[in-house]
Amino acid sequence: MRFLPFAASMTSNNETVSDIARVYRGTFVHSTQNAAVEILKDTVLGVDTEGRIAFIGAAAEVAKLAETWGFRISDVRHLGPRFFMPGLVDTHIHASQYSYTGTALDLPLLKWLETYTFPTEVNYKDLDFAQDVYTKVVKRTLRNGTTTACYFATIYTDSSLLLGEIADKYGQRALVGKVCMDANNAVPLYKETVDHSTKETNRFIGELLKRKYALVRPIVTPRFALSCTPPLLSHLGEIAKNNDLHIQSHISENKEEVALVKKQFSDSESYAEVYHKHNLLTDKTVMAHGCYLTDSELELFRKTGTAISHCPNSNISLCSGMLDVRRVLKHKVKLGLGTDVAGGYSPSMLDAIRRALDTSKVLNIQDAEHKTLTFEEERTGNFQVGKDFDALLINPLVPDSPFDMFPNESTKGVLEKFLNLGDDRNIEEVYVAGRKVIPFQE
Ligand SMILES: Nc1nc2[nH]cnc2c(=O)[nH]1
Ligand SMILES: [Zn+2]
Repeated sequence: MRFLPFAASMTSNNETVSDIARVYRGTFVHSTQNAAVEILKDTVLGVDTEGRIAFIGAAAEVAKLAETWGFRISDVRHLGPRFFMPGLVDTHIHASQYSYTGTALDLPLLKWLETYTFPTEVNYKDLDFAQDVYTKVVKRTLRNGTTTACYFATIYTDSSLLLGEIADKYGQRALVGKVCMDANNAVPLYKETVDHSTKETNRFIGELLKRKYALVRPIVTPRFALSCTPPLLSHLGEIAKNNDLHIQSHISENKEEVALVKKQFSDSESYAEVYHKHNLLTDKTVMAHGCYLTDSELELFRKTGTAISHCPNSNISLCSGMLDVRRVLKHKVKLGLGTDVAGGYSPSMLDAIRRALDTSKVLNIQDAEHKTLTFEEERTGNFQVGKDFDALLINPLVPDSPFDMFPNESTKGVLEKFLNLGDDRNIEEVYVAGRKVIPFQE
């Protein structure tokens, strides 16, 4: 239930304004169009009962804001040494691989899939097994500040629906994908027929939408070109188009994979073209990795509005490759970060931020012309009026903090320490659409 200490109020022209549920006063750090990092000191922010940001303004204006919005100044919560930052978005994570995260990092992609991944994903026919792992991954990622996750589940519809139910229960914003694959020579037990995959995808989408979860939506999920025949890719492109849905998959992660796609889809000009042919590159598509995309493929991504999920931990852990973020940005292709658990061994987006910077530095070591990324360029969301309040309350002074503070630290310095050295101990509270989801409300 939402906390509602303040009554609805009337503006001077007698319009009713939204009910304000909470007002905070202190430091807010976010990204804007003009600045990747903007630090707002002594600021007040109000969240309405719908979980949206109702207002944000200078603390000097608090009396006026209180009058306009009908809250008591004594009810304003002071943040002290803490600061709010926007919630973190994991644009690519395999919930079903969480059970072996932190292990099995000794093989390259294709061998890794057949040795560890497919045999594990078979277990998700069992709903009890799924319940345990999916609960743990949702709780672990929320604790680490992931307010939105773009999940791969498995080929099994019922346990994929269970993942949606668990994300909803704990209040995480999520896109959930029932994985589709009708080709798998390595583990033939773990694949579907085209018909079954198409029917089950429709059932998954219909059932998930019927449940009307506030923050959980289906996403069409062909695993990758090597797991899907052209007829299946074609059906999935159509399903996404007819239902106006998001799409996710993998592309150009590893050299062996790229060579095999070239061989198996010899009538396509490129890997990207394989997906494009089946209407799978859209402005609602997220493709993971993309380490080996050519300039013309990146151009196709830009034209279609397709985004890349950069998963640096996985790229290094599976010795796949290194994405050149500068090149992607030069092509004006949308880019987000992902953990790619369990190819990536950390479920924390703070790790993804660190590995992205490490990768950029390795590229600079190899070629001094490569300009490294900086933490200031790691854009997150922002606290704009009307947006859902997805936020992390960071306390740099928790007693067991993994980093130390010294006199006269600048806020920017504290943010940098948190991003480079902080962890879930510093993330005291997590909000999704205004609801406090950490600490768990069980
Ligand atoms: N990293 C990664 N790449 C893939 N390509 C196809 N499936 C997978 C997967 O599960 N993980
Ligand atoms: Zn992946």
